[in-house]
Amino acid sequence: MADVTDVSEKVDTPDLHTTAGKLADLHRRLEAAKDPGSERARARRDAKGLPSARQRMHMLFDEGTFVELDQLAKSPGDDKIKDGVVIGYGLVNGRKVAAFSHDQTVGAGTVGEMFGRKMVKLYDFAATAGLPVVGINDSGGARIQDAATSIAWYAELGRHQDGLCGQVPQISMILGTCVGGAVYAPANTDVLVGVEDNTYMFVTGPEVIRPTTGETTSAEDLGGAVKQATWGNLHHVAKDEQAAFDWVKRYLGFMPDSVHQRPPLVNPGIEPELTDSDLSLETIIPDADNAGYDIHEVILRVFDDGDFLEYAELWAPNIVCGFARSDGQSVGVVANQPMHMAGTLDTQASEKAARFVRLCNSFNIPLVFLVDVPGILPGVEEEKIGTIRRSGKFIFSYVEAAVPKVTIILRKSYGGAWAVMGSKQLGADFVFAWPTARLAVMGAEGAAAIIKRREIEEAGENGPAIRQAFIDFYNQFMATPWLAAERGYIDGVIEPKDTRLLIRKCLRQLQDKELQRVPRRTYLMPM
Ligand SMILES: CCC(=O)SCCNC(=O)CCNC(=O)[C@H](O)C(C)(C)COP(=O)(O)OP(=O)(O)OC[C@H]1O[C@@H](n2cnc3c(N)ncnc32)[C@H](O)[C@@H]1OP(=O)(O)O
Repeated sequence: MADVTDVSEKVDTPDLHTTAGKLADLHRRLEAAKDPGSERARARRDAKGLPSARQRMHMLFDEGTFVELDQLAKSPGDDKIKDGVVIGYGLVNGRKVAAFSHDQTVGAGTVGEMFGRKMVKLYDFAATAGLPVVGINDSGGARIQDAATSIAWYAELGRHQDGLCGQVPQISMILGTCVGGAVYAPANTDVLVGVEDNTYMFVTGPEVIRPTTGETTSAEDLGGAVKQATWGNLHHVAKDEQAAFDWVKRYLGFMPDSVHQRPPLVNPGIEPELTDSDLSLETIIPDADNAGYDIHEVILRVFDDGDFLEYAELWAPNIVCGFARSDGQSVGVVANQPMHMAGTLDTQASEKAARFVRLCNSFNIPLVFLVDVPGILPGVEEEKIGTIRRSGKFIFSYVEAAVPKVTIILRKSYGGAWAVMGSKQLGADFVFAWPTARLAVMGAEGAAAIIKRREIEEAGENGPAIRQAFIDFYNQFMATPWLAAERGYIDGVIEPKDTRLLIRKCLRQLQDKELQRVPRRTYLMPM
């Protein structure tokens, strides 16, 4: 029986002298292009219950809005209409978006010439029209048979993708096993989303690693979704594909179409007066300094509607980053999490926050910092992994950010961590503290161990009492918000219940903020 995907097949060729025949010919070609992978590959995909590349596009776009481009693309010398990618545009929650979707059933979604040409067309269209790009990645990377062609097109893609970076939002969904170029390319986008049971990403897979380095590993251990999210390479892990698409749609809701636009305003003006939820902030900080509380409980109360989209929740959970709204406007939230490592800043947390700050700055999203940080994590391991250089990115990113910046200090704000967590002196526009704030070089116990050590040692059995007296004095008179407020290092001390409405007022005041910077060729960020 003739293969219906083979357009070179002459059997049943319609009469091309008639309009009806030409229409029939079009239908036949479109039908052949619909799901053009090999029968074996399609059967494997269906057995796994996975959608096709085009079905995934329909999961992304509002019903009836997807317009496919280059549906009839065909590699030179190939007998069938096919390539490893579907491209097009449509609406997502009524807003224009461009997208591509790798077709795993065509040579494992690898990059050949037409794949490359289609992707360049999509990237250039998105850059010209100013549209976000959603990439649905499911690809084995470079197509081995296409040798130089594949690598040349990968390089070409990298160059064209650069035109989108920091211009339009770029979101990568990793919905399958992605290898080589198929992970390098998404890694250069703004945010990566995977699914629990079908996301694997690595530069080289287990089959290449074994003969090369002698190491035996599994796809799961090497690059499963949760692992990659913990290492900071994926920014959200959804339970399944539908949930992943839902997350992407929410994410797009916080983003502008491009740097030339503002993110959409959503329900501005809600709850303009104090609410019970605001009042409950008055009791949220525990009396004991070392007691933890969940920073999400604060985040949910100081922004609109409790609507918070967390970014990279599995990576460095000692710092919480994500998107919320204040009076309908998108804001980027960076907050220490006392429930993990007491909210201490380590290398990973600094890198996470730096990346998030730059993401917000790129798309004109104001930053709100919520601070409760006991300091920077000390340790041999931290020094070994290059914390000096890697953590430096956070400071640079914060200073570089030209968006409105507001900081609320809830409790601890110690040492270098005080400086980097949105201090006024680093460039915050407004910094307010709660009366529970402790601003100092370090916590009372650490200070006692350093500046009272000799005195405590010499006091013999009176040592512990001297130590405790110092700690009480320090906590009562030094580690407070008052000195910083008296000297203007912060802008004021507020009642916690006023925080939500104050953040709104601050951001309203800053809405036309313009920062003139000296132009430079590149920002020499410590990498
Ligand atoms: C920029 C530089 C780079 O990108 S270098 C990266 C080069 N790529 C790789 O090393 C990936 C090698 N492939 C793999 O690891 C696996 O095939 C992956 C992609 C994980 C898919 O695994 P699995 O779902 O089990 O399918 P499979 O191995 O049976 O492959 C399905 C069909 O696709 C083919 N395929 C796979 N990878 C490539 C490739 N890179 N180039 C060309 N063809 C590829 C397989 O040969 C297989 O074909 P067939 O169905 O047997 O005809």
